[in-house]
Amino acid sequence: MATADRVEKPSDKFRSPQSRNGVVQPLLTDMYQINMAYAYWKSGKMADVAVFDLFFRKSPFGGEFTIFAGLDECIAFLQNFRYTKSDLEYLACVMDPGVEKPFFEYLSQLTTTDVTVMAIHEGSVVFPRVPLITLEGPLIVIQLLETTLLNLVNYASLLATNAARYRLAAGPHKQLLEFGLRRAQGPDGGLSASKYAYIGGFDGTSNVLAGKLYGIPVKGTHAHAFVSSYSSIDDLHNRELRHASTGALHDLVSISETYRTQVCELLKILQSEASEGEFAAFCAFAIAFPSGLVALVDTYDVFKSGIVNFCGVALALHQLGYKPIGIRLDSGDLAYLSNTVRTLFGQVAIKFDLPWFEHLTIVASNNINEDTINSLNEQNHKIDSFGIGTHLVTCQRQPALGCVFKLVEVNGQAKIKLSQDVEKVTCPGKKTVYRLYGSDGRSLIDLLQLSSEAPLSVGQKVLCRHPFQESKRAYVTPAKVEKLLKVYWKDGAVQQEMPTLLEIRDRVIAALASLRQDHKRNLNPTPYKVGVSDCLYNFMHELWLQSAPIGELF
Ligand SMILES: Nc1ncnc2c1ncn2[C@@H]1O[C@H](COP(=O)(O)OP(=O)(O)OP(=O)(O)O)[C@@H](O)[C@H]1O
Ligand SMILES: O=P(O)(O)OC[C@H]1O[C@H](OP(=O)(O)OP(=O)(O)O)[C@H](O)[C@@H]1O
Ligand SMILES: O=C(O)c1cccnc1
Ligand SMILES: [Mg+2]
Repeated sequence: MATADRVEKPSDKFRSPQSRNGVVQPLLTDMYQINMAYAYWKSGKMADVAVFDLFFRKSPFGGEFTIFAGLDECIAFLQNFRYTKSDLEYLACVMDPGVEKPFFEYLSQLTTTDVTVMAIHEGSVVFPRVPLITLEGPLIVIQLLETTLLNLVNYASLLATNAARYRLAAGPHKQLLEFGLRRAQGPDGGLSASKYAYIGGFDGTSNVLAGKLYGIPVKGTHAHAFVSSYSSIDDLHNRELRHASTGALHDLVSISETYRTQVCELLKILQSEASEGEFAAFCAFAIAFPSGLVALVDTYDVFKSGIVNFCGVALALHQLGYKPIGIRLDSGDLAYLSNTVRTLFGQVAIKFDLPWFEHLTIVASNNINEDTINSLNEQNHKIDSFGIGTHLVTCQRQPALGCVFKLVEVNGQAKIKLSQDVEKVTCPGKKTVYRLYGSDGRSLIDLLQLSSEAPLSVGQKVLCRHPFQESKRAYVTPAKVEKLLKVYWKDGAVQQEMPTLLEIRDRVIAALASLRQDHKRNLNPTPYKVGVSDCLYNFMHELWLQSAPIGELF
């Protein structure tokens, strides 16, 4: 009996990619891709087979590393790639009236079944000129994918890299919260920012929809409006809270007032200077969230009001069997304020014999960027958690990553794109990418070679050359050889287990931990080496000469 119908399809074996973005569809592209598709079709190039590389030329933010992100969405896009009837009707309206009807018939049949995608794992540390994704298959189809794939990778990788830099600056133990939705580039920018900030090493987001769609931990404190909306304790229509274990009702406000008086005496602060409205607001929040109090203490005066009000309510919560979380600072000198607050918490801890009080969480926000964190580190701040919005999601220091999508081969014939700018000359042909490791386990260099070359192996000495500078070359005898490009999509099916966001996030953490410190440092980091094999070097330069006509001087 024939067994063909029992052959297990790869798509049955692996978890599907997790696109949740309805905007990602075949028409999310540049018009010129469709125009080119028509011209290819008119000239009979339907059977042409091409290879394209997607790569960037320079790491962002003045750094020497990039986190590759967005692959999951790319694979989901390929999986769902199909023009709908209404897409084709729309194209027929906007394209030149001379475009022949059978072209739209042809488009209606297009899928990515014949496209093979090789890619580096999402969450890897990657470097300039290395293909992150290579696509092989029908020229027309791959051309039609260009813009969408670039859109899916560029911001994702930029944001994940930005987030990873904030993580490196803050250190592994600080909590990093993404607060950027209100400042993000539109709704979709906001969602993507939350997703890729998490991948890059943030712990949570304030963005509720991102939490729902992607399973990212959602966190939130309260705003100045909440604090200033209360004028006095009379605004509280409920003053009671049940004891966490006995369930008995207690007047939280009175207990908090008693403690606040003691705290004022201890810290030598006039109780009359503390805001009654702020006190009422903290009581209200504590009654609503007795185990989740993070009080925003800078609406009035941090020390004369915010801290004493918070300490009063926090001690009352403790008496009723709960543990407050801490405070948030959103203005002023965050190093000075966090240090002073920590000292005051220490005094309260001693006075009330509650050692944990000294270690309550101090959250800081307010226009924080990577430089601010580095500067705060130098000032020995006492912040436990950073809430970061604007500069993270808008990628203040560099608003775009320049990933490009270049044709490197058609029908087995290598293609090169020349440029006056040597760095922009493309690396022709279908290639294999290796990461070569030294005996200390650290990666030494990424090496591109032609796919037709013999595979590299451990212990085999290999000449690695700079792609453009003839004199720059080195022999490497790798202790470990890693092939970076894996088959992700082939024969219309996903070929790898697609990782969860958490797994991608773990990959980023591990990849950065193993990257040499000098490549990661903030000021003048050492460039990571990306080389080409001797064979690829010679091939590329011969093709370059063949493609560049010799000029004549008159
Ligand atoms: N100790 C510090 N070292 C370096 N930068 C800091 C320090 N403390 C705060 N910052 C940063 O300095 C900037 C202060 O900005 P700004 O002057 O607008 O704040 P502010 O006046 O304190 O707050 P607001 O205007 O919201 O009341 C912020 O970007 C903040 O992150
Ligand atoms: O500063 P970011 O990194 O963007 O972080 C998010 C900011 O958003 C909130 O207030 P908002 O800025 O809306 O008002 P405020 O500056 O008046 O507090 C919050 O208090 C932070 O300051
Ligand atoms: O939860 C917060 O404190 C928060 C959320 C978004 C923006 N700013 C602050
Ligand atoms: Mg602000």
